Amino acid sequence: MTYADIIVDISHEKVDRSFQYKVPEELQHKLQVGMVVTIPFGNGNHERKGYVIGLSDTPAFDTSRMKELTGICSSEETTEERLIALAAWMKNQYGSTMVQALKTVLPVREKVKAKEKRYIILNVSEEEAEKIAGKLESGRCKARARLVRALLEEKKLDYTKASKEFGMTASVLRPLADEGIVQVVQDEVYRMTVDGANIPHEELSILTEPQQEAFDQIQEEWKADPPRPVLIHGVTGSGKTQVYMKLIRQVIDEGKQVIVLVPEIALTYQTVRRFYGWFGEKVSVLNSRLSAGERYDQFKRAKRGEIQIMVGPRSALFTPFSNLGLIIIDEEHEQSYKSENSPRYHARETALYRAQMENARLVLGSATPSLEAYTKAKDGEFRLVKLDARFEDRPLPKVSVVDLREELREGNRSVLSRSLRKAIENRLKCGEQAILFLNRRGYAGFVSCRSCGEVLKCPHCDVALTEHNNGRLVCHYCGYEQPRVEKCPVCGSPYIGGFKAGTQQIEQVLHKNFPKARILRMDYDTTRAKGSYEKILSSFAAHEADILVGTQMIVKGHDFPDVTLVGALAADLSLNVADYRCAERTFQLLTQAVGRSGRGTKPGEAIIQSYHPDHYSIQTAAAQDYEAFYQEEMAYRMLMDYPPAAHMLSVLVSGENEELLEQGMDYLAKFVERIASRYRIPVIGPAYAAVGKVNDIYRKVLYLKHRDERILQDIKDKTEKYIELNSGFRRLYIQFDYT
Ligand SMILES: Nc1ncnc2c1ncn2[C@@H]1O[C@H](COP(=O)(O)OP(=O)(O)OP(=O)(O)O)[C@@H](O)[C@H]1O
Ligand SMILES: [Zn+2]
Ligand SMILES: [Zn+2]
Repeated sequence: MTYADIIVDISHEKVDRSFQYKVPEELQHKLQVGMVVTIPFGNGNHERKGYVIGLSDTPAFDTSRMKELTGICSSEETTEERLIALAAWMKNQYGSTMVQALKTVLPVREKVKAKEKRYIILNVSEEEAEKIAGKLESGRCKARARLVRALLEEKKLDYTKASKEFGMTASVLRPLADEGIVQVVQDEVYRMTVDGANIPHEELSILTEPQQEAFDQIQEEWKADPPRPVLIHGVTGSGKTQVYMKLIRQVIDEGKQVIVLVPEIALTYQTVRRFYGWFGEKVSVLNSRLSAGERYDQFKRAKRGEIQIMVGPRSALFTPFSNLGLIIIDEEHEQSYKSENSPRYHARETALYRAQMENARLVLGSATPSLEAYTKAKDGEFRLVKLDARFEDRPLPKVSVVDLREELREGNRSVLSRSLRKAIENRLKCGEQAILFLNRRGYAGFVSCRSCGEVLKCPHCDVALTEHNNGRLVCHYCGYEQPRVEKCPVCGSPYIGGFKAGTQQIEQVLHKNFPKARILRMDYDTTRAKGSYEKILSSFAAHEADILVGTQMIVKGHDFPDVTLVGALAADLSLNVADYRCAERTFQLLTQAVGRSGRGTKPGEAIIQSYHPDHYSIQTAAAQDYEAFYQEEMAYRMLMDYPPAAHMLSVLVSGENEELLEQGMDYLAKFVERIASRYRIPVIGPAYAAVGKVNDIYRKVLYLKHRDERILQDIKDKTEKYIELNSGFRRLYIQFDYT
């Protein structure tokens, strides 16, 4: 016997309310997840339509009281059915509940529109916040200190989550808010409203010869049956955007619809404007700051056929177009395409599945492709299309690498190396612009030597150890721990500790060195107010400043023709993150940063300051040689069985009660080990997770790596079932991550 879980109204807030029905004998072979069926509903047994969200062989309750569904509704698939099937795939692939998957995929109407999300943010600089947290701790204001610490970690805390997860109360928040240390905001920091009607129409540019060639190759691929996904590997400034636009035009002329995914940070006014300029009212733009209600409205417009192009981050992938022709993923290597919430889906993989299901085409583009995509391109699973030169054959910037250890030996303690200082001076003289980029990704926690650059690493895993509040150094991959060190194990220097220099400090140094220079700073602190992000970018574009200093947010996709110098300060900080992808991230960040230089008619230069000038990610980024980087990095992944050489499954368990968590994790680890041992796969951990040093929420994690995807999927499925059937896990939060 088969039983079907059915929801009656998918546009309702409460999609989690499902009802189980018996499936009549004659429908058992036809019925699939996603299908619309007719059911008798309620006391009057009125016939209603419902969506099948799950099928099983075991009844959830007494079958004598269970009704039977009456029929399958449509023979023709609807958009909803396909999206529900997509949700089912995501649930299986990534491990989550069906409700979580459905809520990710479907535009669920919010009941009360005013129920906007509230967030808590810091209102003081990080340096100050550090001091305040210290003071609060010594003054025994533990709860307040905890909140400040959490903000230092997360930047932006969901109000409800903060109350729920670590018991933040109004009496903890209020004094901090009154003193101006924190601030409560409605989430609309980046929200932009573009009135499409006021933007003048623009013609698409004529493609250059290499761009046309790339376009033709894609056309050729699209004639194949079925066409493979296309990866455009085009160097920075080669004009990938122009190629996308021509493809979009072609597909909408065929009467089909297009989804364009871009990283959130690239959704600037300029990008949005260009899309409206080219395609006018056919476009709608989503961003993650829209309320659920606003997103719902945009999806409704798409469903009604009022728009043909949806531009947006990750979630735009679920736009309910009825005749989807093309999905484009720009900057496909970006981390933001991976969801942090269950189901922890990757937009690239999910787009691939949706495209296959709906006979749509998929185009990925990047100057620094992800190892995943490039490997598929090499294997012939994707079609590789190259753009090897910049627009009009403009040269790529000339790059030099400065050894920071050498600078220190020569007595230069400044954050600016001598050659970078000279280069800035030159630019100021010529009236050209410079970008200084502080690579701070993941700087928190790891421990490095100021004299020689040595970073303390796990002896077993080749990832940096992270300093915990209790002073112990911990490996997040295997659980290895050791006490803090007083001296550098390599050079004996006592100057060993966490890295502190921030963008603000760099701005001050610049003011001191170049009193006449006009400087803009773009980082978390200066972009908090609504519209400030745009203001800084447009001011710099209008050449109202000479130097732009900032964090990663300044290196993504921007096109400033007058910039002829890019300086990467402390280029290798991201090499020390406790993550096997840190070399890839470093290479990508640096190559993208370097790529902002010399995009106009004047040739550009870039200077990379590093403690590891010989590291392959620095060397290959300096040479802007993707292929060389790929070879080195892939060899490492093969050696260590990291993705994409193998697949990786992690199980993250978190909870407020450490004892309970440890207990639960013990049971879980034993179970997973038992299953995994059948396949002779070792289980790594349990170890403390890299994320979440929020004091009262403990998080532990288990890892498994294997080359056969089916085996990991089997372990995941069995573990999910085990968790579901054991009520002991109900007080813990369990999340799967599959790569
Ligand atoms: N065919 C063209 N006609 C006119 N201008 C072009 C053409 N192709 C590229 N350009 C100009 O060259 C610059 C770089 O192009 P674009 O921003 O599309 O490059 P990209 O490949 O997306 O670069 P990145 O990966 O660095 O973001 C832009 O200023 C763009 O306007
Ligand atoms: Zn040292
Ligand atoms: Zn380790």
